[in-house]
Amino acid sequence: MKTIKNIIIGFGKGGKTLAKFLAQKGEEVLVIEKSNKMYGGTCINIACLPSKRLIIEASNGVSYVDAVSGKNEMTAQLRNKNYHMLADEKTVTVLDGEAHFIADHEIEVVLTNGEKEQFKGERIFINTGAVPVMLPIPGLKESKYILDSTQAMDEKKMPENLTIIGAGYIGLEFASMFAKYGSKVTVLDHSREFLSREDVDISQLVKKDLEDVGVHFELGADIKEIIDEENEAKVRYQINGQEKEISANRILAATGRKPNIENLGLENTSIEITDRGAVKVDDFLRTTVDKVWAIGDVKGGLQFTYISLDDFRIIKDQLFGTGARMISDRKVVPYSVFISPALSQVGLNEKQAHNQNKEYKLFKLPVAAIPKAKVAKDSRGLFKALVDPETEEILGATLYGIESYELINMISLAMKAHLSYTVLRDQIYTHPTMSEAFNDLFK
Ligand SMILES: Cc1cc2nc3c(=O)[nH]c(=O)nc-3n(C[C@H](O)[C@H](O)[C@H](O)COP(=O)(O)OP(=O)(O)OC[C@H]3O[C@@H](n4cnc5c(N)ncnc54)[C@H](O)[C@@H]3O)c2cc1C
Ligand SMILES: NC(=O)c1ccc[n+]([C@@H]2O[C@H](COP(=O)([O-])OP(=O)(O)OC[C@H]3O[C@@H](n4cnc5c(N)ncnc54)[C@H](O)[C@@H]3O)[C@@H](O)[C@H]2O)c1
Repeated sequence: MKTIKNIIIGFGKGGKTLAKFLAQKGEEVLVIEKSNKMYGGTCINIACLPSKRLIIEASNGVSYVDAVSGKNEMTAQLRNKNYHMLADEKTVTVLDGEAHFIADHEIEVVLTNGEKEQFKGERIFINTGAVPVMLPIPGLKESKYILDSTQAMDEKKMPENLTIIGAGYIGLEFASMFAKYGSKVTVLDHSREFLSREDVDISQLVKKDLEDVGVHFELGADIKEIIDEENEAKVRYQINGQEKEISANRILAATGRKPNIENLGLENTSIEITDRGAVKVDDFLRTTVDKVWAIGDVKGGLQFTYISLDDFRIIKDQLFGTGARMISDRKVVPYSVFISPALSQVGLNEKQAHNQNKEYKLFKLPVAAIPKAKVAKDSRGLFKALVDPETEEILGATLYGIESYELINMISLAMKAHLSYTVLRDQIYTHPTMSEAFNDLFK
């Protein structure tokens, strides 16, 4: 059995960045990827980038079919670039096959041609991502009308009548997008409260804006059954004890993604898993086996590409730096939901501040008051920020409005640098831009 210095299982964000870095240090790396359609990982092939391309094209008035074809060209280019980024390195081998552990530091790879190869890894990094949760609703798995997010971005025809199960990130982004392409969209969620983490003024605005573009919500829905018929499926559900039914020619299952540990052979090792089915890691991403780490979605917790990238920074610091960097350093992690307009958040909102009995000064600005929003002909939304009355530091912000996915990073930086909110208030910004809204938001 050949011994390799570094084995990375899965071509994910953190893993590929680590592979490149190790190669630049002259180290031997074996990257194993089970699908030649996934070089570069989930984000560039089937998630962030293709979905955002389709979202932007919907706003540009491009048809769904043309947008899918342009998206496929983009992902093919990115895949090729990602493959060569690693495969062209002298010390890196990219192996096409599915890896599983046969012992703590030994893995077997089932190659695409069915042959098997075994390797011993001095260091092993698990970066196998996450897979969609398919709920045990009778008829769901069997239904020929069911799509996951990957399939929903590859349909040959725009779904005329789309039912989405789940009003989370994927559910809302796809609802907003498909409504723009012209689909009739209904979203079912078992939670009674829409966007329950957000402040009510924000969640109500978001819901109304989605309803205004034709998205229909059924909240508090207990889905009982999916029944396939000749040209459509019937989704049977209950709300407040009342039986309901909806027909759809496509159903998108968007009820979360779970760490991808299936078929990884962890039972052949001392690598432990958490109650929630993730690879168990400590604050330094170390699994319960020495010199085996887990990176990205497979380790549980927040599922974002930028978290997987930050996981790389933790590993890099351990291998070549001080070793001080850890997960618990991440105090300020922003997120954006790419609906139209975008919803972005960082730190505390009012709801969370109340729950923590935290005192705060509230700043609010309707997006309609921002000149750039008028210029861009989209004045929907509301900006909110919470400030610590004693330290003047920003405790958090919720920005619902166009370009908020850019603005939130500025707030995040100010929080991380412990700046007073007055710095953002008194900054000279270019005009007309959305960022100049901070002059007024923090007044
Ligand atoms: C539709 C959608 C939209 C999203 N949008 C965003 C967004 O806008 N912004 C954002 O930050 N995040 C977004 N996410 C989340 C983001 O895509 C993930 O958090 C991120 O891609 C996880 O990366 P990773 O490093 O964990 O691994 P991944 O990129 O998931 O890579 C795992 C790789 O491992 C391979 N693999 C799995 N098992 C094996 C095995 N046994 N052997 C060999 N190879 C294996 C897989 O084929 C895959 O290529 C989105 C997700 C989805 C589904
Ligand atoms: N913009 C982004 O950063 C972005 C975009 C898309 C996805 N993602 C990542 O992908 C992950 C997965 O996204 P997701 O939308 O699948 O998960 P999610 O956790 O965001 O949302 C799942 C939704 O499904 C609902 N649900 C669960 N069980 C249900 C049931 N039995 N019946 C009806 N509804 C039910 C939940 O109430 C929730 O609203 C996210 O956690 C996110 O980290 C990020």
